[in-house]
Amino acid sequence: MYNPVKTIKSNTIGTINVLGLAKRVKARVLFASTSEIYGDPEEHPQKETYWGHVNTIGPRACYDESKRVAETLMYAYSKRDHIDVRVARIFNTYGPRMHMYDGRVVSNFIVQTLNGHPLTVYAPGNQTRSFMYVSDLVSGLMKLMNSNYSLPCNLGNPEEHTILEFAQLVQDITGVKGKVSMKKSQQDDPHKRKPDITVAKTQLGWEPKVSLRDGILKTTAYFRKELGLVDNEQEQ
Ligand SMILES: O=c1ccn([C@@H]2O[C@H](COP(=O)(O)OP(=O)(O)O[C@H]3OC[C@@H](O)[C@H](O)[C@H]3O)[C@@H](O)[C@H]2O)c(=O)[nH]1
Repeated sequence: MYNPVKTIKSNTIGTINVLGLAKRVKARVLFASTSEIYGDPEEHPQKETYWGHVNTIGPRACYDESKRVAETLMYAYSKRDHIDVRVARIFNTYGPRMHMYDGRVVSNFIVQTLNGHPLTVYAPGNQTRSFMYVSDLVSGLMKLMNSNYSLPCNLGNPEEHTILEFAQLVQDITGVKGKVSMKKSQQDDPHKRKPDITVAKTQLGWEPKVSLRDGILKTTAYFRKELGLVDNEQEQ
């Protein structure tokens, strides 16, 4: 995390400010929570009823714990001040307009591939993630906001891949063959992650529609443009 204290302040003080405003204007509040609240999960796939497994003093704690307390704030205000709340637990999401250098695996692998650089895989490489395309997330958030469901709801794509598989997939989809450079493992990196989306399916009638292949193709096209790898003729 670039600035752990600012991360904690935004998630806690920011949430308190929004809830205070919502109380005054009687607004419904949507909180963008995260799969990170499950930490390095011991239950797989993760259901909303799972309480999580987070190291309170590790390098990810500023994010995980402040998102957890923000969820607590949502339900405390809801109970005390009758604020109407919605809590989406968002799993790894990607798509056009994500920041090229935000350090996440999807942007890193695509940009590294397009630049002809080795793909940096953090050891061991068999850790898993489940990637959701941004338009699926948007439709899920809209359905949640328009529903009567006020408990936490997972939004994610249950298609799960190891990071090494994902590196291969990016190369297959982009048609650019690169090398993998194995880097040291990251402390407290969750070993596996996959959402159980039964609640979203039954309560919202929602499930993801965009395949990983189509999503990565669209995201790659975006990054090609951003990197100036598309000439004007191709663009038209
Ligand atoms: O260059 C890289 C980047 C990442 N990785 C690995 O790829 C996996 C995914 O890493 P990312 O940084 O993209 O995403 P993470 O799953 O760690 O966290 C993410 O998930 C939930 C959201 O709420 C967070 O905002 C987001 O950062 C990790 O195992 C990481 O170690 C690499 O192997 N190489």
